Amino acid sequence: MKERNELYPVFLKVSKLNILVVGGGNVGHEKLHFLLKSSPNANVEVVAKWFLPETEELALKHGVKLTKSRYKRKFLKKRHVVIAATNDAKLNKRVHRHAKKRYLLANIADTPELCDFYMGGIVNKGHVKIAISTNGKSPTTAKRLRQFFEEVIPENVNEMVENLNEYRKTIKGDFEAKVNQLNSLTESLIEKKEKDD
Ligand SMILES: C[C@@]1(CC(=O)O)C2=NC(=C\c3[nH]c(c(CCC(=O)O)c3CC(=O)O)Cc3[nH]c(c(CC(=O)O)c3CCC(=O)O)/C=C3\N/C(=C\2)[C@@H](CCC(=O)O)[C@]3(C)CC(=O)O)/[C@H]1CCC(=O)O
Ligand SMILES: NC(=O)c1ccc[n+]([C@@H]2O[C@H](COP(=O)([O-])OP(=O)(O)OC[C@H]3O[C@@H](n4cnc5c(N)ncnc54)[C@H](O)[C@@H]3O)[C@@H](O)[C@H]2O)c1
Repeated sequence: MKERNELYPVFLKVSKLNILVVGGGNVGHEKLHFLLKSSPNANVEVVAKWFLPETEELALKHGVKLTKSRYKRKFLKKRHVVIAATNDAKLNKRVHRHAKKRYLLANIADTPELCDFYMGGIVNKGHVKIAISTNGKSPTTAKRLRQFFEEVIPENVNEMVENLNEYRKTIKGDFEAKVNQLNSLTESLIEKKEKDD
């Protein structure tokens, strides 16, 4: 059988999780930038020997703590997630090893085989969020798809979500009746329905 993407996407409430990023150079900055673009209130700290000026600026804007230090194992204390993005491959592996001992979720940037999860391309329109992964095969494709969907998904998709949210609060009856009403109201949005799911 052809290989397929078996990753399971979840939408993390990163303002409730403690995230550590190790490394504040180009890659560390990019990971932090996309994390905060999607989740401006993410609870994140970055530890690195030095930081790019743009990382300092971004951190200030989002209240992200920057700790200028060499990585030490103790930085993993009380974290849920760690993202390692230093230019020292051995160190990135060490961070991974330490994370595994503590059962932390780890993303070793640019090193798919050491990742428990991948960062994805993310499209955001109000309440609607779409995450894209190419199974780690082509981040460039994930980026281009993100840009494509940002273009084609109408801005007013959020209005629909908000209107339906208001409407669903007003529906009386049991769960089945609710589902039926919401489904019939939105049926016209898809031209062809192969089967209900
Ligand atoms: C989506 C995005 C999210 C983010 O970063 O938050 C993301 N990479 C992005 C961009 C990007 N990264 C790279 C390029 C250069 C061109 C290229 O290689 O294609 C570009 C494009 C560019 O910058 O234009 C370099 C690169 N990245 C990885 C490797 C290693 C390898 O492939 O082996 C190398 C080669 C390093 C080297 O050459 O040494 C690995 C990973 N990068 C992932 C995510 C995960 C898989 C996601 C998926 O399943 O698709 C994964 C597996 C792990 C991870 O890092 O989480 C973000 C786009 C955000 C956006 O724009 O929306
Ligand atoms: N820059 C890119 O776009 C790019 C593209 C592909 C692959 N890579 C690879 O990704 C890795 C990271 O690249 P980069 O451009 O972000 O590197 P970089 O040199 O810009 O940044 C490295 C960061 O790691 C930190 N660091 C190094 N040793 C540390 C330690 N002991 N404790 C704490 N922090 C430490 C530095 O302080 C710095 O913040 C490299 O291995 C590089 O080859 C980079």
